[in-house]
Amino acid sequence: MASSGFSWTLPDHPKLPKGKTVAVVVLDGWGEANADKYNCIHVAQTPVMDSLKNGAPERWRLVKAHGTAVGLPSDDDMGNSEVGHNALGAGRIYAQGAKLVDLALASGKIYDGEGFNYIKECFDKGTLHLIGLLSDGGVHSRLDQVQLLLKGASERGAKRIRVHILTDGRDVLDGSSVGFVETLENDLSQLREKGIDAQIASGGGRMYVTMDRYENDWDVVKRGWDAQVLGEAPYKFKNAIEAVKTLRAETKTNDQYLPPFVIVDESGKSVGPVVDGDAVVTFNFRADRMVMLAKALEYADFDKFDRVRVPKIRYAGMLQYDGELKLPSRYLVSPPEIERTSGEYLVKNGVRTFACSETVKFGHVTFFWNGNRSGYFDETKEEYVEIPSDSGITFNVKPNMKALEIAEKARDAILSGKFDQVRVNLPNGDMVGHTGDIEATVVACKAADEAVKIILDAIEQVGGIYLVTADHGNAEDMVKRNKSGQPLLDKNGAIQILTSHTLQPVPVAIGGPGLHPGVRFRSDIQAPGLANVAATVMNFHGYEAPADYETTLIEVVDN
Ligand SMILES: O=C(O)[C@@H](CO)OP(=O)(O)O
Ligand SMILES: [Mn+2]
Ligand SMILES: [Mn+2]
Repeated sequence: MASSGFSWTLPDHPKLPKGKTVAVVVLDGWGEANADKYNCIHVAQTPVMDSLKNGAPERWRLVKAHGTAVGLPSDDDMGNSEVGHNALGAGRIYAQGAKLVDLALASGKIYDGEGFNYIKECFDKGTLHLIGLLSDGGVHSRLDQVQLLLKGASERGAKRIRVHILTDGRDVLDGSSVGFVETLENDLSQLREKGIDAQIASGGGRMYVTMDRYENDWDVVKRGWDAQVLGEAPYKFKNAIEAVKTLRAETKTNDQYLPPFVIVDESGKSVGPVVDGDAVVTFNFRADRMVMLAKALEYADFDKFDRVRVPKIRYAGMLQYDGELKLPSRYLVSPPEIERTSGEYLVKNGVRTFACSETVKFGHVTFFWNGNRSGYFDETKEEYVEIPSDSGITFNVKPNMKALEIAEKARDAILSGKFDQVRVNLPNGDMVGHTGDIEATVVACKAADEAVKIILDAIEQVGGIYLVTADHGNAEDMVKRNKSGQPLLDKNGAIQILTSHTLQPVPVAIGGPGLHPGVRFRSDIQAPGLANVAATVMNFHGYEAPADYETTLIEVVDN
């Protein structure tokens, strides 16, 4: 910060000492909900997390993890990892990508910016390609934003538009892809009536095509590249509605895993490969699952897969996805400027930090935690360990994932005495919850609970402090419900499995032998959320949080 008088030095906490080892455990997708058979956390044996609950109200409480409490447009928006970890790490609530794009579209500012003017240069002679997740989930993208962008771009000169869709089924119900494609087709046909050559050109399921993250499996991105850029895919259809319906029925895959397809014309030729002189926009606002494609589209030097043909294009992201890498260099909307995160403050005050997860969540406790910034603040004081995730499987097949390995790494880091903060993300509840497999999710919750035990035992041994929390709900509710909370049935009388996150609050549990006996949760904070955690953790390290941070959850009473 340039303002005069700014200092990275944190004030000492008046009562809490420095030098304690603090474990910060984030259970991904672990919310609090009524106990019934669709609450996998309740069904699973989770003795450790259950015992922490006994600390309520002084050492266990709930905080908000969705909606405006984490910077999303409304309280109807479920939480997600990006906004959750941003809030946990930054200690403040930032208007997040979803909201910033809404504002830019509503004001029309999106069309005045550098990014739009850059791609607009291609409208005369080239094609505008839009690539992204097609749903109203609001986690990575939103269909209504795509609709507005299509309208806005066509009004501003785009004459030929191709949309490359990724079907969802993870943030929305499985099978809902058909309806989203119908809505989009309807808009495109209206554009065609106005003389604009607008079509869907390719597609595929988000988890199988394009939207990998943290470089877990480049084949996913390659499958997308082949369909979107080269116009090649194992399946060819005349239209996208038929494509999605047929592939769901015939390949027995769900929306998340649809194989890649291209739309072809009468002569069997793909209708929309990306060629020299075209413009490309990736319309997801969320970063993690667009970074890999952004690299493939933007980098001249690229060796992750054979791109075969690298068209000379003008590319812009909906947002800039990585502030440190400045990737992509052109974007339509500026991302939230998340600065002065707790990680940076603590490192600058000498707190040695260890962070660990497996690949699929590794960036959550590093990149998202640090305000969408990759890399270390100070290599001499930080160590980030990534445990390779299994790739090419759905995680209901191996619901234990790498929970044990993550916990053992954390345990070793705690016992080594080399670190003051040991931070992990345990992915199980979330990653397995997204598969919609209830039995496997129960196993996943148990595995996460066992991992927590290993970490808390290590904290016990070194006389440290723990804070266990979650980034949003998922595994605690696996069924779509009506307004009064009853499971919704489809026309065949079957329950509708909920693969998405939820609106539920998440627990925060604190304790450990190093925690001052007078520490307890305050009862005077109105509806605290994840952003209140950062100041709390700073307190455990013996510091007070900066004045503009959301307030700490704790107080220290003299006993
Ligand atoms: O898998 C993901 O990309 C999202 C859901 O869309 O989950 P999370 O926010 O937990 O990473
Ligand atoms: Mn998450
Ligand atoms: Mn998730």
